[in-house]
Amino acid sequence: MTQRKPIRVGIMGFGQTGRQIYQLAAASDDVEVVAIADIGKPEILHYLLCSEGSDPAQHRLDGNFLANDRFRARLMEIDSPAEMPWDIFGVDIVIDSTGKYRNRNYMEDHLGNGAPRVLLRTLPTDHIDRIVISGINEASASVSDRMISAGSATTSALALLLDSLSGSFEIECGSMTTVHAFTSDQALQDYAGSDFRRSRSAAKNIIPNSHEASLWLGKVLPQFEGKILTSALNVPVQEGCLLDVNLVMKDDSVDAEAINNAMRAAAAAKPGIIGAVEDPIVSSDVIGSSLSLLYDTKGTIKAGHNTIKTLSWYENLGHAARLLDVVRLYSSLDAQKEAA
Ligand SMILES: NC(=O)c1ccc[n+]([C@@H]2O[C@H](COP(=O)([O-])OP(=O)(O)OC[C@H]3O[C@@H](n4cnc5c(N)ncnc54)[C@H](O)[C@@H]3O)[C@@H](O)[C@H]2O)c1
Repeated sequence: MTQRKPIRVGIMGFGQTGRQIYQLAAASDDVEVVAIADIGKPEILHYLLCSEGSDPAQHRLDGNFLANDRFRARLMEIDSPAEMPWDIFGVDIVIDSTGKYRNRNYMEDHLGNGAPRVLLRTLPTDHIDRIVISGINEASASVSDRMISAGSATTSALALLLDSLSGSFEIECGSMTTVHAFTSDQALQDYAGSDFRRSRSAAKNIIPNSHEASLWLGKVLPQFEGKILTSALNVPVQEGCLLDVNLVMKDDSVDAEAINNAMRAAAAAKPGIIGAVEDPIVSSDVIGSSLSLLYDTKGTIKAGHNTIKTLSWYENLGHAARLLDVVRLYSSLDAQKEAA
């Protein structure tokens, strides 16, 4: 049998997510990062990469290339998809993890510059070919998809929870609040931005924020279209997020233990994506987890006749791992097409 060629990935935006993708690719045997576009200087990007992870010595800066024992990635100081010559690097797919270029026009710029596909690290702002949440709707992916989103870490966690429970129970409606680590678009000190509350210091406030998951959930789980409210509280924690979901169940007889058992079964059915924890953990305990949803069985409570409150944990690393799952999914669709 012929050995499959490694998947050649380009990354735009070498921030937390971009670096996590790079580290996961370096530890893999099937994905190579061949080009990286970022507004940061190569020395600084290399320095940030080395400040994370257990083996900084494996990452070398060779001129404008970031190198490890498996691949070399050309670092390009470029700030716009329209400027990045992906065709030179022969990429199979580009992951846009800037968080800046979320609409079709920018995605078309990536495609126009030679990226056969572009995968957004976050939710889009307009309609694209597909939103793929690993563990839920991989089967909907088509080899013809060009503009794809892997949702967001929060959207994935919520969708996985709802999908797992809706297999056993009827859910009328619900609400989600993510108690979220601060993100790099927040200011450490009070600093005038485009949003009132997000102009306040991330380091010392609980900051209420809207969350877009409700706008896109129906694309992945149509039965929940318009049924789940979503919001966020950004808190002064650097990593580790908590998904607090309240669900109104159709059936009054559902109790906390039945919910816990359904989530334990989901964890057994989707290892590596969903987990269930019985210990009384806190947010720092989830740092380093590459799961997309770690269900907290101690957090399940029933209120009144039919309201169930749940808690689940997740962190950004799980989302970086799911982005690579989606990269592999499309590579396997290409391989099937070639073999046909
Ligand atoms: N990490 C999270 O928990 C989280 C959660 C929700 C949303 N997000 C959003 O997702 C996006 C990516 O997340 P992240 O944590 O990796 O962010 P990050 O800020 O760590 O990384 C973004 C990277 O993109 C680069 N960049 C910014 N503008 C660019 C441009 N015009 N051209 C090229 N590169 C550019 C930055 O230099 C940085 O390296 C951000 O917008 C973030 O707000 C992140």
